[in-house]
Amino acid sequence: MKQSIVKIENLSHRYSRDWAIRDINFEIDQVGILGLLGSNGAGKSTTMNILCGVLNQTEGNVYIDGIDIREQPEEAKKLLGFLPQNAPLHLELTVEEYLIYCAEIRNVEPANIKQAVNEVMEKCGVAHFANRLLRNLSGGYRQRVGIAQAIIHKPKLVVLDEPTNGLDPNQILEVRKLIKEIAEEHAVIFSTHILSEVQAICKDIKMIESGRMVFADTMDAFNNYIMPDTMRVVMDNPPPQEELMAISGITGLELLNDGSFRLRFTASSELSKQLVTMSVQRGWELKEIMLEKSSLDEVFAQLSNKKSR
Ligand SMILES: Nc1ncnc2c1ncn2[C@@H]1O[C@H](COP(=O)(O)OP(=O)(O)OP(=O)(O)O)[C@@H](O)[C@H]1O
Repeated sequence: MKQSIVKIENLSHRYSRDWAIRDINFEIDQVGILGLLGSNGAGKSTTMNILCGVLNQTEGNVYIDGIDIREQPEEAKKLLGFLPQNAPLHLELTVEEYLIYCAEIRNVEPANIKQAVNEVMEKCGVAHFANRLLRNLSGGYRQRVGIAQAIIHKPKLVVLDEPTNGLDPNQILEVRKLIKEIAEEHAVIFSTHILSEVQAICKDIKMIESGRMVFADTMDAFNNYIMPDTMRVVMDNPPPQEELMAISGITGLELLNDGSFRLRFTASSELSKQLVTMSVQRGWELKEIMLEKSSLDEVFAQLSNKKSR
């Protein structure tokens, strides 16, 4: 069996009196995206800063590809690239100058620096801005440069702390696409407080709340474990409620005041497609389908309830 790229054992940290994280354990595979989800202050940055050797843990162990980051920090750090929250970019440098500088501090062989910089600029879609000052880049492009510096030395593990924060919806889609491409060759840890971000791109999920791990499994398992999402449906000629309830995948139904229905459904069902087809076949005159996703607060409340039962 292949060794996991990250192994975290009983990790705990306190800055002063209170524990910021407590007894965190997980392992991750060599490629793919792991989502680290938690609300603000949950302990994500603390976990990632320790994982990347920026902060020394109070208790517990972190191994990067089998190397203990506290005992051999330099060796372990060669294997990882990190985009911290609010990454400190040197705004007075051009994209190319900045990436050359990053390659140098990452000990890329001098003879290979030019090629390494060109490769990451190409991969991250910033080659056409090679000579532009970082201060003159939009947020989305700065973030791409931040990701480029994180992979310049071809690390096995790439850690991205809230990489889509502050971006507009188009930039978010572009950065997500880039992260997916990077995850084909690297293990990626993607931290965010936005549930839909994790649902959009992650294979596995670890959810942290108040410093403790409250859920760890695949994204599919998570989607099945939490209360299924709901869908609001408007039809001009709706069928009797029993007919809707008989559709496989629908687990609950509520008639709303405006005459629309709220349907509760299992995460894996392709209900919207099915409803459109059935509406045409049976003359329900479907006018609107709107997905209603659970918020992070609701998910956390559901997880807490399930645990205390
Ligand atoms: N340098 C610090 N000194 C003291 N307490 C800190 C420090 N950094 C974080 N904390 C506290 O540790 C806890 C975890 O914070 P952390 O930044 O890890 O959470 P987070 O999930 O990354 O949140 P955010 O998304 O807001 O950054 C919080 O209660 C926070 O106030």
